[in-house]
Amino acid sequence: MLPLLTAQQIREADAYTIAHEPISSVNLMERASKAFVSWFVNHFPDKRDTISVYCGTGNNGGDGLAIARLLFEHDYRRINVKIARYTARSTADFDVNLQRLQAMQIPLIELSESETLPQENADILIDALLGSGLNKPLDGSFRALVDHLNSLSKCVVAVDVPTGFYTDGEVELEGAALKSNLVITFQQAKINFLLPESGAYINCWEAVNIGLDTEFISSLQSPYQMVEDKDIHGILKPRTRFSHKGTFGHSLIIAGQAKTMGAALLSSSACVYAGAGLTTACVPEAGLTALNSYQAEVMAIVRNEYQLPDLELEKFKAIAIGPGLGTGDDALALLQHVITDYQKPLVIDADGLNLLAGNTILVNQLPAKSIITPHMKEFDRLFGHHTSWWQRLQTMWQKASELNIYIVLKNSYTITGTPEGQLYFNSSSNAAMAVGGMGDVLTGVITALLAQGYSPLEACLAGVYLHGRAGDELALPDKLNVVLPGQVAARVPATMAKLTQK
Ligand SMILES: NC(=O)C1=CN([C@@H]2O[C@H](COP(=O)(O)OP(=O)(O)OC[C@H]3O[C@@H](n4cnc5c(N)ncnc54)[C@H](O)[C@@H]3O)[C@@H](O)[C@H]2O)[C@@H](O)CC1
Ligand SMILES: Nc1ncnc2c1ncn2[C@@H]1O[C@H](COP(=O)(O)OP(=O)(O)O)[C@@H](O)[C@H]1O
Ligand SMILES: [K+]
Repeated sequence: MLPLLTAQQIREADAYTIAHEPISSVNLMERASKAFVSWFVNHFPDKRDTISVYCGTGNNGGDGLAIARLLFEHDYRRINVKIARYTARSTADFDVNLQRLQAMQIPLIELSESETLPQENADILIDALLGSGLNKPLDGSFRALVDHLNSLSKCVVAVDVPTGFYTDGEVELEGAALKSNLVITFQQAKINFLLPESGAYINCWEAVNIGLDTEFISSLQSPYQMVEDKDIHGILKPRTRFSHKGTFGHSLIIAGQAKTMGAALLSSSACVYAGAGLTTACVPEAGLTALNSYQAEVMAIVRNEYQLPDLELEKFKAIAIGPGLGTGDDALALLQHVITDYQKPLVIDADGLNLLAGNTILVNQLPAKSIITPHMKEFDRLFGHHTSWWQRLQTMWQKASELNIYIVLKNSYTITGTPEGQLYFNSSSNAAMAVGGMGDVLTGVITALLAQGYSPLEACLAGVYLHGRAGDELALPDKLNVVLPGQVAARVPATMAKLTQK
């Protein structure tokens, strides 16, 4: 797991590393700048590009000055520096780097508050105006400069953080920030890079290691963690030689209506592919032929709207309810039945969540450690309207603990909130997966993992990662625009194989 830090904690980690490695702060700045430059030269190898480095007078600006010097030494000779001298204050490391830069043949101009902004002819702008030290929304000269640079639509590469962008806490919707094509960020992703509001300012980001003290970072016990490939390697176990279908559990998927049978097919099929020993789907009569022809391995319990089916709940190792189920009285009666009578954690998705919305009594009865898998709209229907993703994180943190459940909030970086107060960000998946039915597949995968005896937390983390990674393996090599949920389900066994090999 990679702990994700707030700006304040990053400052603490910087200070701790400086004191205990030990390393001087100006040398840490040099190391950070070298890490930036190593990445930059690999991705912008054309040394004929003209580059303007915009620097503030804090440490982000200090990085910018060091980066300009290092790029010049790497033979990027068409480089110039513009210092936004909008305050009389500057940091000591900025001053040292300014002196070092002045010894070189790099054109440098200083912009003052009153001056009109200079013409900009460069191909690439490096943004080192403000970084993680942002402490108020941009206004005055910084705002004017950022608005001006945004209007040029140049290729912008931000140092650590785009100027004006908050790394944690609420992102100001009205606020301005310098839109970047790429952010080369120090040590680790900043929390807000992983929330959808960052999409307006950050096209992509890359974290470069600057050697901050990792033991100290772990000791901060951040509730925000990024799940990595190796974590899932640690969770998923290979199948043993004498295992049989009974070893891998029997799961039940309660889903589908005549017009939304696809959801039942996708979730139960994904459950089979993700390794449940047996899978039964509880579907309406109208869906039986479709089920039998789509996935021969799935058994059926047929239900009708007028009476509860005899589900024999206790015989199932894992149960999911909701995909395509509808929100009629019959669906509500089924949901009430499983919530009241099943003693183990349930997986609840889609219409299961829509039925829970507004039904506080039922929500409070959810079996301990159940897993709910809302997308943003389902989340808001359940827990109230939110105006930002940061607010959703806080609600998730509170509700997961209050209800003693796992909340899997689906998105580009799907977040799993736990009753113990952790928020885990997933690192796999891609935009080709943004297509209806993809969430149904995730439900099937998580249910299969529960059936195989993984704990609810393991099922959430491994299920979400596996699902996203299968989508990545299908889409990324050929840069596919779309992958279909059924293809992702069918890919899961191959992805699982990779993640279980040592
Ligand atoms: N030793 C360290 O602490 C290291 C810091 N590094 C760099 O240092 C950056 C942080 O540097 P600083 O803490 O000096 O802060 P910044 O350089 O981000 O900002 C400079 C100063 O601008 C002022 N400011 C904040 N918001 C403003 C606004 N809206 N309008 C006008 N002024 C504003 C603040 O007083 C702030 O201290 C990181 O993003 C990173 O680039 C790296 O060099 C790695 C090592
Ligand atoms: N832009 C994206 N990047 C990465 N993953 C995505 C993206 N869009 C959607 N997904 C994934 O696809 C799934 C969509 O789930 P959901 O919205 O419930 O779909 P449905 O209800 O149609 O089945 C989630 O697992 C989500 O993480
Ligand atoms: K910056």
